[in-house]
Amino acid sequence: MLEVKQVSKLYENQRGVHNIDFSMTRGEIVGFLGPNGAGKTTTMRMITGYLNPTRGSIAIDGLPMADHPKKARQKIGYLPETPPLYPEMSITSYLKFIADLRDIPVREQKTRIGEVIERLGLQGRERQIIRSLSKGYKQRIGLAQAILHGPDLLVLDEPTSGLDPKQIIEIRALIRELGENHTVLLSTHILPEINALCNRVLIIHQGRIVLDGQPDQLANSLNDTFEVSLEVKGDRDTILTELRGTPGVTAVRELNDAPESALAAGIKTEDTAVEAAGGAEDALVDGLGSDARSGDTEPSQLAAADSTGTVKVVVESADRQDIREAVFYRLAEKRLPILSMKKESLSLEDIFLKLTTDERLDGNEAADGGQTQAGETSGSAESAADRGGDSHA
Ligand SMILES: Nc1ncnc2c1ncn2[C@@H]1O[C@H](COP(=O)(O)OP(=O)(O)OP(=O)(O)O)[C@@H](O)[C@H]1O
Repeated sequence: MLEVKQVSKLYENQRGVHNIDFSMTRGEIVGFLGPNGAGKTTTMRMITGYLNPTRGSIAIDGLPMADHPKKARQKIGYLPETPPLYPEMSITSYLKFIADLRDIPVREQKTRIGEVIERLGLQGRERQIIRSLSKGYKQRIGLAQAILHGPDLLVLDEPTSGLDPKQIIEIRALIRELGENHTVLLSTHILPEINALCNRVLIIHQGRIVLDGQPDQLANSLNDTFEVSLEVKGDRDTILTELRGTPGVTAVRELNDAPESALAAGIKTEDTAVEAAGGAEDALVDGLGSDARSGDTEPSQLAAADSTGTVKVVVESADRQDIREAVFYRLAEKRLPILSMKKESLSLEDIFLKLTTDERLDGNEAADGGQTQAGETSGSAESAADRGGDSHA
């Protein structure tokens, strides 16, 4: 459906994106995730034909965008970050205007506009002036103009940005519905959006794709260790000694009951996940940026077994070796009952922070011609695009 091959965009002397390479098959809903200035909008504007790549090629359904921009764009519906609306128009007159722009035959326009209005829940407001509508409704009109010509691929740039929580839920539900018969690429920097909508995620950082995979499989690709959290009943020292002596175990960390400690150790257990909201991000950044996951916890940080005689620990192995059975038999042999055992994995938040706070990338960029740091020139973005005259619009 979409082939993006080795695409780079250089803005004057500054890199927008570098060697972006991915494809999408029909029916996928792909989340394009990245911090501000990572290159999401640049990539989407190239895919939709509004910006020419400096290098590389883009094809929609086998049609190269560079050779057949008009035909290729017929297959794409685009909702830019700011929907291209005319506030003085009514919904119907605006959609009629878009239908003309999209060369939809006049005899089909009424039916198509009616279908789209119904699909996006705009019935009863057809004659309302766009200016008088809420942001959520404006976003629906933005989606309506994107699907009016019946495209296969929808490209949505931060479709829920600036909406209130109720509107976010409504727009997500609409996107989910549209995903039933469209292929969708949507950019966001909101992590829950990926879990709520997408079956695949691309993470972009400093103009490069740093990860591509299914949200629930990403943890494995980033983490060589296998971690299991346990609650075991019995004498603390004996438990720790037995676990350290279990074949395959490379580290044992005792968990403090306080949520901050678990987070600082980079681990989110079921117990701590809910309470982790306040200050959790900072703790996660600290935890992921340090050696906290390597199992180097100081003895002084360790908590004693609680008053009921149970110990909570995280046990690690290398090379993703599954140590659950070995741990089970070892503790059973020593008559140390396991009250709970859970395989830990990195959350999408962990993965995102790990990838987008990776110092090594900055070094690569510097060696590779020096990319300007994200956000530094965002104020000049539009004017530079205009000056560059790249747009096919
Ligand atoms: N027209 C432009 N001229 C010069 N530099 C630009 C232009 N557009 C974007 N950039 C730069 O290219 C890089 C990628 O920007 P882009 O807008 O694509 O990122 P983004 O991931 O969409 O960010 P955001 O989430 O803030 O919208 C940034 O460093 C930005 O400053």
